[in-house]
Amino acid sequence: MKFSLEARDLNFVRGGRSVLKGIDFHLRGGEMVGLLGINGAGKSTFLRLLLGLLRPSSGQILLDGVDLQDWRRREIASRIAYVPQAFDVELPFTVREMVTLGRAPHPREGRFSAGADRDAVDRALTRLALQPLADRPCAELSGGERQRVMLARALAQETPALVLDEPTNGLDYGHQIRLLDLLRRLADEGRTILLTSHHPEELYTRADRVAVLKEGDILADGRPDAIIHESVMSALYAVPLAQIDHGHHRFFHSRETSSDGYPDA
Ligand SMILES: Nc1ncnc2c1ncn2[C@@H]1O[C@H](COP(=O)(O)OP(=O)(O)OP(=O)(O)O)[C@@H](O)[C@H]1O
Repeated sequence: MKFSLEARDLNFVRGGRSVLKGIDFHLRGGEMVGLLGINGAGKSTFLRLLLGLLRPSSGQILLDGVDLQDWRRREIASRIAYVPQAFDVELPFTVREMVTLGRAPHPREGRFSAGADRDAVDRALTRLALQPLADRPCAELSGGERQRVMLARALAQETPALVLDEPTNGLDYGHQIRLLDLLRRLADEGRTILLTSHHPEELYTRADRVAVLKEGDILADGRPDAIIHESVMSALYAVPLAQIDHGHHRFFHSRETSSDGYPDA
């Protein structure tokens, strides 16, 4: 699916502090890109800028080659689905109704839940194993179940691109693996995926590219085996890490065994 999202010399200042400094980044159609960075690095801010939910202080964002500011909100939503970090607003909807909201950007005749909308919602519910919960009120779901509902809503949007902020957060281990494999499959089918993560290992086997956000800029951007490497990860997280390669996987462990890793008080 044709898609392109590009940041050019992107700067963002908040509360007098420069959060993002001159970012150049290009997300191309059909690739799955992981974004790593420590807490507070600016990952969520960067995603919100890419979605047009925040305005850059300077610089440009181009969606399919056209400045994002020239796109209407609904048009952006028909190109990019967004799954924000932890969504805990108490909305009085059932799971099916919540997922159906993903159809909102699509022009239709008549009301929600007609034909194509209903099929898209059913497909999304099935892909996230939510059919058994379809008629339950969202307010009564666990944190991980809600996260899956938000993912299903984004899938039902049937956009060429998905932008996800720590999508595996709060999911049990089985759902983490199923979700990441699903994202990989979607990329193989031609969708474009950008996700933030605090788990380099989960990106190593699945992402086509990994970018590292540090001190407001993209510190590194490249193939997973070059970026998810003990030298880059030790510098990024400021802990001495050793890597273990096993089959197609790569794992990390701390080189220090006796310290809790925080400076002494
Ligand atoms: N509403 C706000 N007002 C002022 N500063 C903010 C606001 N939200 C975030 N920040 C600051 O902007 C910086 C970037 O925050 P952001 O949430 O983008 O980081 P992040 O990389 O997504 O972090 P995490 O991994 O913890 O989710 C942080 O220093 C944060 O304190």
